[in-house]
Amino acid sequence: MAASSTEPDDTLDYIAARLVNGRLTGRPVEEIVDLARIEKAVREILIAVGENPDRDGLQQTPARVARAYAELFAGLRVDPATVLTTTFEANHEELVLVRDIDVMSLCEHHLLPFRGSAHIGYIPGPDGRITGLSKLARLVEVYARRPQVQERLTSQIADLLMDRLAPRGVVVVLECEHMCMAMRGIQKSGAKTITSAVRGTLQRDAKSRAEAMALIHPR
Ligand SMILES: Nc1nc2c(ncn2[C@@H]2O[C@H](COP(=O)(O)OP(=O)(O)OP(=O)(O)O)[C@@H](O)[C@H]2O)c(=O)[nH]1
Ligand SMILES: [Zn+2]
Repeated sequence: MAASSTEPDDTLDYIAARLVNGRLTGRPVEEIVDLARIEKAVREILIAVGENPDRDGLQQTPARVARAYAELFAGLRVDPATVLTTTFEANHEELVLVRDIDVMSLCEHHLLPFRGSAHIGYIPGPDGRITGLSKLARLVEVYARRPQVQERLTSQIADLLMDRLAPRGVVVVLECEHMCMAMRGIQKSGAKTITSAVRGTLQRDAKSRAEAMALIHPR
């Protein structure tokens, strides 16, 4: 049953967060993006490329694309800091690394997908404060569900972790394939772009950085 709009948790951020987690069922996406405006624009695009938007298979397409964009760009409506509100004392002062987090985003130049993996590591601060492992993956989701460039996506994750968790250091590595390089333009499929953002002690200390990189890419 759909929840009533008077529920206290029925805020824009809450709805967007549920979208980001891929669990939205029967919730109003109208508030995430301007669905009607996207529909109108997609209809225009279909006409402009020489299609007939009124033919059978395409009639619902503008509305479908609008709903898809609500999911793909839901991250624009989520404050990433809300992802890292739960932290724990663990007295762990060494590297914590989550590898191979699935990343799917849209490049802001062509609005075509790029996809690959994120590897996120941090060394907790002197207080040994850690966060839930899933929160690192949630952070990727919030920033990836926006028009992006891979470099910014990488550094935004690193900077937010430094800011909210106050760790000794952070390393974020992303490896992605960009459809704008595969399906069009230069048409080189399989090319991987690797970006990294290294902060704090992991930036200053070559030995710890090498250790983290060896765990990200074990040989
Ligand atoms: N640095 C960076 N570039 C990206 C990313 N995603 C797409 N691009 C690039 O953005 C560039 C846009 O270049 P433009 O010359 O303005 O656009 P274009 O004529 O479509 O470029 P081509 O792809 O070379 O045909 C292209 O070189 C893309 O490969 C990204 O995440 N980071
Ligand atoms: Zn692109």
